Amino acid sequence: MHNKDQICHEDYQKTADWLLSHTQHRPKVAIICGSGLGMLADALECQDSFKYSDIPGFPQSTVKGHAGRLVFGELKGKSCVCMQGRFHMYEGHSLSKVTFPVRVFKLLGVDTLVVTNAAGSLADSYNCGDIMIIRDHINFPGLAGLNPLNGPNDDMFGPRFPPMSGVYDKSLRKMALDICKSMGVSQYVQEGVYCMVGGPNFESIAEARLLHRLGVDAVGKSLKV
Ligand SMILES: O=P(O)(O)O[C@@H]1C[C@H](O)[C@@H](CO)O1
Ligand code: HPA
Repeated sequence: MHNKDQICHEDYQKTADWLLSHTQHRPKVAIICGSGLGMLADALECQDSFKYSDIPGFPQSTVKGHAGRLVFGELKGKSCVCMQGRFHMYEGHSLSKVTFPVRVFKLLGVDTLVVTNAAGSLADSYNCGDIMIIRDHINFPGLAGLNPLNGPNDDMFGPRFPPMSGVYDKSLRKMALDICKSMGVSQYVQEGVYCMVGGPNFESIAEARLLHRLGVDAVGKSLKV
């Protein structure tokens, strides 16, 4: 059965094929630039960029400050693709729309995904402006059954029951920390547990206290995996 929100394999493939026919780049790395990191995409060299509204099948960004552009290019000589703006559940997108680009990236040949977003810190030891590398997450909507993987499983993208232990690759996290050390900015870098909530409202004081007691270090409205 197909409901109106269900996206089938051909839909992802159509978008991937369109992109592959409009750029020579063949990135292995995708970066989702959250609020404040959009300028990273501007720094790519040899750019091919596409407005989301010009890409067949792509959702549209409605958040202020999100350019709504997919940028292919080279960062330090490595081919990558950057989303300048992501999709959030609170914009009214179905979760399969929110995660649509990630599956398209997989079909482009991407095997490493870097996700970033603005979040609120709950950990006592964090300072405003710190960067947190995600070690693990609590997907609150997911725990309540709101999950982009609901519905028929597409085995091409992964198993029906994917494990969530180890989704934040240890070697990539170490690499990020090592680079921060070598840049002399490690005092601003933390590693912790991210919690995704639905929003769009910020958390009440009681909710923030609850999340803190559950071991959440940072909370935001951006879906990770
Ligand atoms: O995914 P981004 O970084 O754009 O998420 C922002 C930060 C909050 O979670 C929400 C509202 O500020 O969008
Ligand atoms: O969801 C959030 N909660 C608190 N602070 C935030 N800053 C960005 N997103 C959030």
